Amino acid sequence: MTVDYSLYLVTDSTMIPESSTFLRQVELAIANGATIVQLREKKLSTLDFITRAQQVHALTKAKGIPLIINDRVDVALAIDAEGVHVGQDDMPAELVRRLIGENKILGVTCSVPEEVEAVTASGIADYVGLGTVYATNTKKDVTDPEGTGPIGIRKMLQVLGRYNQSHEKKINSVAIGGINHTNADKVMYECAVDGERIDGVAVVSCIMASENAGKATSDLLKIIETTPNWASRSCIQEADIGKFVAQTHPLVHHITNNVVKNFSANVTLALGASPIMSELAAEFHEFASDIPMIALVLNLGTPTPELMSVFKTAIQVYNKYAKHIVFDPVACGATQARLQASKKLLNSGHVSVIKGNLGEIQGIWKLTSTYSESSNSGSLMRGVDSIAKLTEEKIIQIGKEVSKDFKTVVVITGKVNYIIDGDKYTKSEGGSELMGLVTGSGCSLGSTIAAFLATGADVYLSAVDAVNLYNEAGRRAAGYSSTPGSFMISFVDELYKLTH
Ligand SMILES: Nc1ncnc2c1ncn2[C@@H]1O[C@H](COP(=O)(O)OP(=O)(O)OP(=O)(O)O)[C@@H](O)[C@H]1O
Ligand SMILES: Cc1ncsc1CCO
Repeated sequence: MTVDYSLYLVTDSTMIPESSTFLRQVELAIANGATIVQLREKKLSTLDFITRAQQVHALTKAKGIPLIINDRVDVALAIDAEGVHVGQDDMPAELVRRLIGENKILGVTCSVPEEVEAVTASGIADYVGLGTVYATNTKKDVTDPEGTGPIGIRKMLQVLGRYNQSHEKKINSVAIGGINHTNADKVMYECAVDGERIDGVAVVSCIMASENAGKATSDLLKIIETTPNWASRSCIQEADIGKFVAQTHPLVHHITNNVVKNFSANVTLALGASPIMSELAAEFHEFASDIPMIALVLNLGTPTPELMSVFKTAIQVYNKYAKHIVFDPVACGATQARLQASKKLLNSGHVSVIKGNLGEIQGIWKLTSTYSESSNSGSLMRGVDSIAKLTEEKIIQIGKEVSKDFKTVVVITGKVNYIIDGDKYTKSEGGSELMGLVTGSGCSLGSTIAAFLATGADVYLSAVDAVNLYNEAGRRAAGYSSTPGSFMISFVDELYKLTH
């Protein structure tokens, strides 16, 4: 039997709306596109479980889709179900396989790469359920209460991909945990690494608890086939994006650190764009939905617990309206707390550009599916300053891996800048050593990139042009101002002259 894992329904009899019944919900889901069903009952007696399994099996057989029984090998055998699914605390997969034979489907839940390693070492499972992606009420006994996020799923897919590339019979995968209509497209898109992607999503409450389970299922089927709006946007073609910024005055919304707010606002104005510094989550919807030319700078420079929640809302709102975000993970190579904060934010949505100095990008690299502890290359940062020392080849490799994993353009700043988009990259000379003596010169490069992106131009071209323009201003300013204070003023002047 060829199994279609794309819309995997896991049942739950504890959340059925009053207007329906358990069987009716399952029937509607099957009739409207569920491609595989897992019966998961944690409280039923053996007799009731078998009766229910027979009823559901009649429905799945009529549609020609497989029924998988959660945990209970005896129930699966008793009703001749198509397969069994086990978690890490259930009967070991090897024993299950011995009991159910070669022809049944065997699925195993994995939450960390080591568990996927174990499944691939034995090669006896047909699929793995990867999760929990996002925190959910339907499963609380999980390794990571906040969920693995797409970052954690990608780390597991990396292991699975290595197995699948060298074996004829592949092990399939579905992501599970907190997946619903609001995020299924994103999960399908983001849970992918080079050569390996999830085969489907497993859902529970968004169908089982729905007042209209049939529509919930058919809608979800459409959503998982959709590319998220921020990944499929079209671009304007502009020969000189800098000049276009000065003509069109896009808005750059900053949620940035307390040190650089004033400087970043002045840089943005010098370019001809408009800055607004706002941490008021209540107004983000109006910004992102009403203003056509807007982009967000999200800068981790002076984080607080309150600001983390504001950042998260901002990412979700800007993603919803497909508006660009430039993420600056300030000092994330310096402390674990900042790295974990970056992880949380990158798991909560998509950013178009990640911009940082080498220490910061090396920090983010530690979150990717490709990073392994053995490739660690020493200390990265002193406070907000990078002290990472790597060969150019290694810098570019790190940038490419971050870019591919997060599907973003990566900008690595320093004496030389690298703008990287997947396998392509541009190297761009820095402006002046004096830029290292102006606090926030990196942060305000983020503002410049955001101003360029807000025009609607291509992300990679915007980043390349913004970096080139910014450093050209630095070179020109250093031509007549040789100390940091006057240089800072001259630099803002030169940004103005280059764009007006
Ligand atoms: N030694 C240098 N020579 C030339 N240009 C430089 C030098 N150092 C930094 N720059 C330029 O300054 C800008 C900011 O880069 P940098 O790597 O200093 O950012 P950063 O560390 O994030 O700064 P901050 O934290 O102060 O915002 C870039 O355009 C970069 O090319
Ligand atoms: C100095 C400093 N500290 C936190 S953010 C910041 C500005 C430069 O990144």
